[in-house]
Amino acid sequence: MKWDEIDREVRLVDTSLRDGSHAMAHQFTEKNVRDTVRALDDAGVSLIEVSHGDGLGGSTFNYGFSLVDERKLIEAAVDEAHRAKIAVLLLPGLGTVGDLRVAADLGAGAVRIATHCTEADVSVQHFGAARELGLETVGFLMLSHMSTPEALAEQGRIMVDAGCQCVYVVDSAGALILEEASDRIAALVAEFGDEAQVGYHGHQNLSFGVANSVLAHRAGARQIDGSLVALGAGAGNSPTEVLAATFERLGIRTGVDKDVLMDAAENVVKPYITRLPVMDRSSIVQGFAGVYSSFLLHAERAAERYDVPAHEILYRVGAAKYVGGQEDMIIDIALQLVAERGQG
Ligand SMILES: CC[C@H](O)CC(=O)C(=O)O
Ligand SMILES: [Mn+2]
Repeated sequence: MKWDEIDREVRLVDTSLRDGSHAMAHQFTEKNVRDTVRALDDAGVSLIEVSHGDGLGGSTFNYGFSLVDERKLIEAAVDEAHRAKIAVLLLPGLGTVGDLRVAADLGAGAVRIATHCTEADVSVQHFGAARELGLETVGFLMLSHMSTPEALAEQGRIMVDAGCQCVYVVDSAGALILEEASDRIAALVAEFGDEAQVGYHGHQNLSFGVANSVLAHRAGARQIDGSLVALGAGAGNSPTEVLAATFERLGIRTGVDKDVLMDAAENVVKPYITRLPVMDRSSIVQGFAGVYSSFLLHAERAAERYDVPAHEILYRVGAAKYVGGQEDMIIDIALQLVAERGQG
């Protein structure tokens, strides 16, 4: 039976090997990838995302260099996955159509194209190219808390018209609380009808990842992201193993085996995690102030280098409403804090 024909009411998508790249400071080894993909594949997860945390081409000075070239990691993931499809992430401008072609040649079967929630138009040519390459297409509207449900639906429409098959409400900051998430999902579902699916990607900064995912499903989301052991940016993503157990308790079919996932979390992923995602002061501030989760390690490094508190940096990043790509402004804010201390 093909995965697309599986009897399920919601599809769990695992992003441990992409969003988790932020938490691992992009230091995944080929063995980490092979072991994790094998375990997720055994558990019945049908879509597994593998890329640098910031997507194809993300290994740079600004975002952080990967230990292993992501092309090698994608190739290894494709080799291990017997049933699952491997997805890659692409941020237009950082990743290119050329990168997408390379990923497709390596065997990736899906691409998730991510833009800031008000900038969907920059994804149009990438969706077109992806469909020509025969890839499954997903759109990510990042930092969705910064937009209204209606405005998000308009942006999602741009993606769908360009060839996107599922648009995600991406709570990059872990800032959405309950109906704030499900109202956004409902607006997209109403806009697309049967034309495209809607997905939800949560972060745990305020601890709402799983609860929001349940409400998202009730509002019509049919794809939900998670990471094993929550391995992801900020306080991490909704843990895939908890999503599987929760949906099973609610009698909602996912087609995945929660016990195999729990085993993978305990025995495959937890042993290699260098820094467990936690709801500590900095990540809670990210959720509260609406800060991109992947800024956490950048803020911690700036805090150490300039001897200023990371959470103070993050409060200011939130107030300034910085978005993905503005990582360098974290240094600027740390320097402002140092200057203000000098004046005090
Ligand atoms: C840099 C891409 C980003 O990490 C995508 C994502 O997972 C999010 O915005 O939460
Ligand atoms: Mn994320």
